[in-house]
Amino acid sequence: MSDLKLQHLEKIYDNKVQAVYDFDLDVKDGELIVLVGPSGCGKSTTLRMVAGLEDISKGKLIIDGKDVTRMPPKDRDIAMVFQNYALYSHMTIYENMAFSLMLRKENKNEIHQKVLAAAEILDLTSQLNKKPSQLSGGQRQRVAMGRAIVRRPKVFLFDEPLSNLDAKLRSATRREILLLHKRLNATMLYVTHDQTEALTLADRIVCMSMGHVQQIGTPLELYDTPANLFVASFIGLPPMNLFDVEISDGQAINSDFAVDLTAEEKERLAPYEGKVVTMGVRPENVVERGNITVNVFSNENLGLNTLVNGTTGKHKITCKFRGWCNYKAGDEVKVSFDRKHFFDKETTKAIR
Ligand SMILES: Nc1ncnc2c1ncn2[C@@H]1O[C@H](COP(=O)(O)OP(=O)(O)OP(=O)(O)O)[C@@H](O)[C@H]1O
Repeated sequence: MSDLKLQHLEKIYDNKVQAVYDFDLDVKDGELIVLVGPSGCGKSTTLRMVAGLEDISKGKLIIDGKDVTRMPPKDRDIAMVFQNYALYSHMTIYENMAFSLMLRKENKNEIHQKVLAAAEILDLTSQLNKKPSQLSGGQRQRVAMGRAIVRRPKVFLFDEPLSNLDAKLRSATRREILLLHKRLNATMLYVTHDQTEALTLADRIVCMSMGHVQQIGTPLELYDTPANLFVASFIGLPPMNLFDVEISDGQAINSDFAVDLTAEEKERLAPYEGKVVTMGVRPENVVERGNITVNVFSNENLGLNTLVNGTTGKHKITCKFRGWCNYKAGDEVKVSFDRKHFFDKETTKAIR
């Protein structure tokens, strides 16, 4: 267990592509940090810099108070779990898990104990004599985690470990990773492009776009108080509805509706009087009563909720209503918004 400091890390590849800008983060001992963002945002590059698989162009990496910026991967005391498992097909599960310890020439008896302990944690005890090809995708992913656990590293790194699993197995394995994290109390950095994984796993999320950190915070902070339009649109599913509105006399107005601002919103938006801002409303904050007319074009029952897609005049809107609804294309439903977010149109930053 240990703490990890990424101090102003930057990555400029040989072809002059700058993949990461000023990544600054203190990971606490035992914390699970999820780096999330769309493809190409620089999350894998950041993880690979921590692993030592990419050189760090600028900045410092500190593990347990020690500067490891220029240290080779093997000396960093870090274990990485990849999305393609990277298991040795000719070895048994036991051998796969024992391999790195054998390379380190550890005592055979100790290796045996460590492998058995990891197999127990991961429910792999009965699989130890099998080859990887005889295991399911989920079990192979657990072996990959087992290989990391036996090394008892200071930091665990996960690079999209669930992306090769089907949806059901993905959520089961996600729960296993959470349990594992609690059980080992290990410091973990986890990369994914999937916002659901980030929200459900992380102690804190780092949301990235185009090499820049957009926001660092707890899942609730990113969901409830997104720092800018990018985070607001990326976190939350279905994504937030966005409307251009003019702030005028205590209301947010566009060609299709006028919504009253709360006293707090009026005060916060006072500097924007007469100006156009972006208003964000999460589908779950659209409620089934009010004076805004939605013309329905689809109704999707999810069990606990219903997704209703439609238009308000020329604006598209997605609503997530509680319970089971039976709207049909062409129906009208009256709605209002019980929570709104506002963003500056120029800077895209949240108006706080
Ligand atoms: N070896 C490389 N040489 C040059 N450019 C690279 C290299 N690896 C990545 N890049 C570029 O750096 C940027 C960030 O890539 P990176 O793989 O870190 O993003 P990512 O968020 O992890 O995306 P993905 O989820 O698709 O892997 C991209 O523009 C990518 O094209």
